[in-house]
Amino acid sequence: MSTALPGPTSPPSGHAVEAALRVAEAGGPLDPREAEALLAARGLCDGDPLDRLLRVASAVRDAGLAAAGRPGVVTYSRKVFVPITTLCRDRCHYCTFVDTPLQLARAGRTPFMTEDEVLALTRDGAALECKEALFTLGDRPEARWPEARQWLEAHGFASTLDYVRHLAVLVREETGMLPHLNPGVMTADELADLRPVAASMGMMLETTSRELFERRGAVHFGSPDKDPAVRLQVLEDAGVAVVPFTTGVLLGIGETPADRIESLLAIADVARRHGHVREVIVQNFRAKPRTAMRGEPDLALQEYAAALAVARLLLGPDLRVQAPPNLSATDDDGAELALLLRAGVDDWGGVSPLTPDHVNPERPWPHLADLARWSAKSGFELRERLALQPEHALDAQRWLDPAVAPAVAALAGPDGLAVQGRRPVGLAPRRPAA
Ligand SMILES: O=c1nc2n(C[C@H](O)[C@H](O)[C@H](O)CO)c3cc(O)ccc3cc-2c(=O)[nH]1
Ligand SMILES: C[C@H]1O[C@@H](n2cnc3c(N)ncnc32)[C@H](O)[C@@H]1O
Ligand code: MET
Ligand code: SF4
Repeated sequence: MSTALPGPTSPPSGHAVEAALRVAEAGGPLDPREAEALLAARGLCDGDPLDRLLRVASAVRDAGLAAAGRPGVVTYSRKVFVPITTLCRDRCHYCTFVDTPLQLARAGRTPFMTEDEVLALTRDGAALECKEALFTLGDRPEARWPEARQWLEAHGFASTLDYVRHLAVLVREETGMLPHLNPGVMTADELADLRPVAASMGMMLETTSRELFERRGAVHFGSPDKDPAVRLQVLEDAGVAVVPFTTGVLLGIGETPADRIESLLAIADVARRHGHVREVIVQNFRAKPRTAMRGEPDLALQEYAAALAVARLLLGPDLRVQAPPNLSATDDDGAELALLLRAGVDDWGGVSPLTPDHVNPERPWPHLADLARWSAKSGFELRERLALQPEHALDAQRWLDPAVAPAVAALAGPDGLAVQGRRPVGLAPRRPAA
């Protein structure tokens, strides 16, 4: 028989999209099938399915910002990117961040940034009013590379995370900047050890797809830290440890629409139970740079907008949905960013006036003046936030260790956002006792 029934990979029918849109427009909760149908919404003309979806997503976002006391505000964090090591035990196929010890040696680089390098970089950042030090690095390189083990041992550190801890203390004490730690998988013990030295931490869930981890040749095959069960456990442990936490999904790495929904629902669930996740990154991976296009945004962009809008609906009004502004085209005077705002985005994440995005080095940051202007064109005021969301900053008793709370308080305004223009300062040098 040749009558093919719609399989799990068939695109949803126009009817399914329409039915799901009606549920969304009525403010009803979406079941996973309906959410998946909405991922296929397309068309940006008035009344087209995607246009209708974006309207609902905008309304949910607007209600959340109003409830948070900052209607019409889109935030960013002024940061310095500190790539402590590009050695990693994993082999994610999309990653251009990693190096091998041989590549490092040929480039005359050490396996880890030295204390002096980290301090020079963060001092420059502090002088430019950057308030976040983003520590992003390869996962547990000592488990794979003798060069990493030897360097750590020679410098007196038990592990990469032990060195991260040391550097986070140094940076906070010397510059007053707030560490955000993004070192990959952490155990419950490691989370507890690192909590007193960080304003916040993060780790992208990426995807819940087991297939992408287990199938030979798939993007996460051979990357033990990308086992979805392990990553879900980190999100859970971070909640139990009361750590302000950033996570998110990476789109376009071979996951199915159903995987996208499952991943977003897993994040929504852990965030609801613990309250530690208040910002969710929806990051678009595109293997090939899009051909430059004027006018009508192309389908890949519409697919991304639909995913952002569905993320907004599944995560609800109280979480910030973050899209990195450097991963969209900005040659068209911010038209793509305007579309992301229509899709329910309310946070641009970290933006640096000093360092490149080492994960996406070919994508420069927009100038902050441009980002502010483009946001304003969509009716949004761009405001600087700290490395953690205002709700966490304002409830320091619960969310911050006493060792790091004063550094946050020194940079936060009464609304929990950053005091714009304030320069972080380190601790005064200790005076000898009289
Ligand atoms: O510049 C970047 N910042 C990244 N950030 C940092 C982000 O830009 C902000 O610093 C945080 O949102 C601060 O709250 C991440 C943070 C995480 O916790 C998890 C993943 C990322 C990913 C990136 C990234 O690819 N590039
Ligand atoms: C720091 C985070 O950046 C994301 N990441 C890693 N490589 C890429 C890439 N080429 N493009 C976009 N995002 C990427 C992953 O989600 C990782 O967890
Ligand atoms: C450069 S990737 C970001 C940190 C970590 N290696 C991870 O993949 O989660
Ligand atoms: S774990 Fe992070 S650094 Fe390592 S290969 Fe994967 S994305 Fe790159």
